[in-house]
Amino acid sequence: MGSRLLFRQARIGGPRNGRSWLSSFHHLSSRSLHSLPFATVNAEEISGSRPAEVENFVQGNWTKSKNSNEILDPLNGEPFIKVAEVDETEIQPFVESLSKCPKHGLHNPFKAPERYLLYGDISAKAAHMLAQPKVSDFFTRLIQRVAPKSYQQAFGEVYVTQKFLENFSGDQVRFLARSFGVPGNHLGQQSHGFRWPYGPVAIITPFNFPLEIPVLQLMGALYMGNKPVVKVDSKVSIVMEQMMRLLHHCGLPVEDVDFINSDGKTMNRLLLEANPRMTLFTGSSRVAEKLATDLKGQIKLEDAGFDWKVLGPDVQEVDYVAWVCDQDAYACSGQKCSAQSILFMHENWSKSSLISKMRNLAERRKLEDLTIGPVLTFTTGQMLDHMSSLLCIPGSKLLFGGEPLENHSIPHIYGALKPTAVYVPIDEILKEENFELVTREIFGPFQIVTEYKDDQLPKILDALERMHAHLTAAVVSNDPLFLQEVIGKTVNGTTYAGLRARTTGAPQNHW
Ligand SMILES: NC(=O)c1ccc[n+]([C@@H]2O[C@H](COP(=O)([O-])OP(=O)(O)OC[C@H]3O[C@@H](n4cnc5c(N)ncnc54)[C@H](O)[C@@H]3O)[C@@H](O)[C@H]2O)c1
Repeated sequence: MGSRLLFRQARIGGPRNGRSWLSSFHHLSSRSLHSLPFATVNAEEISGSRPAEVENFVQGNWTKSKNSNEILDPLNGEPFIKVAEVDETEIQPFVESLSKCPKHGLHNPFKAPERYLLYGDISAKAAHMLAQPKVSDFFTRLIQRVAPKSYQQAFGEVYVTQKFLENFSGDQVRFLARSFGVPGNHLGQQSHGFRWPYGPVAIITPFNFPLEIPVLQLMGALYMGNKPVVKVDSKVSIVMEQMMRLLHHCGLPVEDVDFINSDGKTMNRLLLEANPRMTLFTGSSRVAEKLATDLKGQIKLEDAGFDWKVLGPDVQEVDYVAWVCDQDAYACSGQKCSAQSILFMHENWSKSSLISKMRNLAERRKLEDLTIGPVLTFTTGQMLDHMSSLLCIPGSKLLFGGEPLENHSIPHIYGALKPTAVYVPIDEILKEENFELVTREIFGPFQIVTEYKDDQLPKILDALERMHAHLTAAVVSNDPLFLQEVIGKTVNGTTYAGLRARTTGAPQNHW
């Protein structure tokens, strides 16, 4: 009810009567600062004895389901969150809700254009709220509870999300829908291009960035007039569930978004029945490839990354480069799609103190502050088995790590491994029988390290050509000829170049 009311206020008071809207905005936000009226959980208090519940949102209402999935606290194994997961017999309300949205969307440049301004207002208010220390701390801690990472890493997600919303405040949503016009051949003829929505759409997101990925993707879809159904991995969906409540509080019309919790199979079924005109999927390549076939190409994919870093011949700032390598490979326990998976170092670097500095930095990571923590999609055994297979390759050796974390109560379904680096000789990596094994993405604190000499650069380029999960990469050098050679002969989603190059830490301006 509160959200509906606020939406009406926003509409009535909106652009024409900005002052009254603003005063109700300040009234509500100052109230929210003390008690977080949108929130239904307290991040610190969720526990086995006081489990939190996560609901679904469809056709304007919060709903439960027949079954719930009990999520284990990744730090102690207690069942601490009950997620109301919809099964295949319960998807009909979601199918109906999506089908209510026409192909031309909820708004477009010719229909309900005032909604561009409405979304500018919603973004302004949500950005304002997320900037409040109490609210940002709430989301940071909630992220830490379900996807354990350091406070700084979790806060980074909240900060980027807040900046994104700030960027799309005021008139910026309407400018996003800017059209173009081109003069034609004769009098009266012109062509115009317009940003058009898809209409009914789906957004599916993984566990590792519980706030940033779904919010940025959701808001982008809404700005342009789409009606999304959002599904976040159940292990972490509590974060987005609370964010949905915040957005409703900030005036998000309740009919505009549905929020579903389910397993992958049920979601797959929903997509086939509801037939959204576009699905945005972020997650593993395995699921991405299945959905691309099932949905006959009506899908955009953000999938796995086997992310590489090449250190050029010019050795400089070893401390800094070691620190960036440590952050790239092991921040968030290596569970970023952009995490450094393989490091190719010129022999000049192996003569430096780089590896010993990387080892020292890795050894500083500890469970107490979550600078290393549970791995949610690989068990300890799976990661150790992978390491053993790599160590069977002639000439390979363990550089550091390679042991389970100690003194913890992380449940067995999750992984707990010390930050690990395995050296494999470049000639062995290139062998047909080893290549696939060495270039497998391990979504945890795990990297491969190798070395090359000047005349072996073509072999590195060959290895980079043969990989297939091209997401991020870094070429660490200040030698313009070296940079040109590597960048010009590789493909990536994002390539960072220069001495400060890194694979992770995508700055806000990427979006
Ligand atoms: N490219 C990027 O921007 C990016 C960002 C983050 C993570 N990732 C990748 O995500 C992976 C890790 O995430 P994950 O293990 O949670 O991935 P995942 O593919 O197992 O799950 C992703 C989401 O898809 C859902 N899902 C699973 N099967 C489905 C199906 N058949 N139909 C519809 N939905 C289904 C899951 O419930 C989850 O919400 C890594 O490979 C990582 O590189 C990529």
